[in-house]
Amino acid sequence: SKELALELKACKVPPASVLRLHDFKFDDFSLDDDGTLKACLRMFTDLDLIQRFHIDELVLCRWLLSVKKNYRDVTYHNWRHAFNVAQMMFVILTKTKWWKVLGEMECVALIIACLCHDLDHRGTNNSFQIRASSPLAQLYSTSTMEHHHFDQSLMILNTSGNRILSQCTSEEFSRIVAVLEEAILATDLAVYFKKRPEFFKLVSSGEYDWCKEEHRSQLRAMTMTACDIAAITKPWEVQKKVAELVANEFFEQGDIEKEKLKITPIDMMNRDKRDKLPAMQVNFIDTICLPVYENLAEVSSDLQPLLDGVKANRARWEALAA
Ligand SMILES: CCCCn1ccc(=O)c2c(N)nc(-c3ccccc3)cc21
Ligand SMILES: [Zn+2]
Repeated sequence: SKELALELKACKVPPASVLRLHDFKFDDFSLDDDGTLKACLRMFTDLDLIQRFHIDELVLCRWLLSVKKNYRDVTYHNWRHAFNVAQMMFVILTKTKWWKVLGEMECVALIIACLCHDLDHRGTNNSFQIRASSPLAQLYSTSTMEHHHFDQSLMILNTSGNRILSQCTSEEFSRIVAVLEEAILATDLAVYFKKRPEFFKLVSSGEYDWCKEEHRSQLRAMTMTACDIAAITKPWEVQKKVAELVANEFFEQGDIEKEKLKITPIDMMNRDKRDKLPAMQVNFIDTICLPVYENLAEVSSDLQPLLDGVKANRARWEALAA
């Protein structure tokens, strides 16, 4: 894929406005594979990351192709999901102007984290790894997949021809990798559940302080979750398609559990219970989604469109659940 990288480097990259990259309602399915790669170049350029970190264009193209190649052809947790998560991070960082407050190293770490956060996903979740005693579960007993995604991210960043951070000082590299690890591990919903009460308390009490590293770290983690599940905020036609992809990947895991592990999958992963999907979506929205978007919209009213989007989808799922 040497010539692929040269081709990507030589191509004309459309402006963000043409690619609709500043749109909260960006259509997850609007770009083909080539378009997603060009969109990544556009996001790195417009966030000024190429200049600030002296990233070599050809190395960036090789790195993007390597990241994309290390996603598997699974139903939901594929390259397109990672790209869509990165696009939402791009919108959030620019709309709220948090790119100014979070810091340049944090921004490049967050974009890399979004693109890499599900690397080499097999379409099965952490509890499946444990129950199947998979090699990954032998390696990491908690946040099994997320540790693997981080491990894969580092491997690619350290692969010759793909070292996009090679011009950083060792202090900068260490800081970026530390933020990268935290951000990828934050996408484990179990970690989100554990950490969110503290963040919500900061927000409700008004004690949230931009200047405290601990508070910024919590905001980065919550923002990763918000981007990871951002499909729930999208216009109904997009949301419905993503929900089907997620449900089908869950059902594929349930099929393996029934056939190979000889266990009855939970309803969420049992295709015999697919009629419960609308009700499960409402529950997913109430327990996982609304809290994070309510709190982020509290921190920055620029994120209100995300909260409005989730509420609109909740109404659609509730109507279907009735
Ligand atoms: C692996 C975690 C995926 C989280 N996720 C991210 C974005 C989404 O849009 C959605 C969605 N629409 N539905 C679900 C879902 C499907 C079946 C049962 C319960 C929840 C999950 C989801
Ligand atoms: Zn994800």
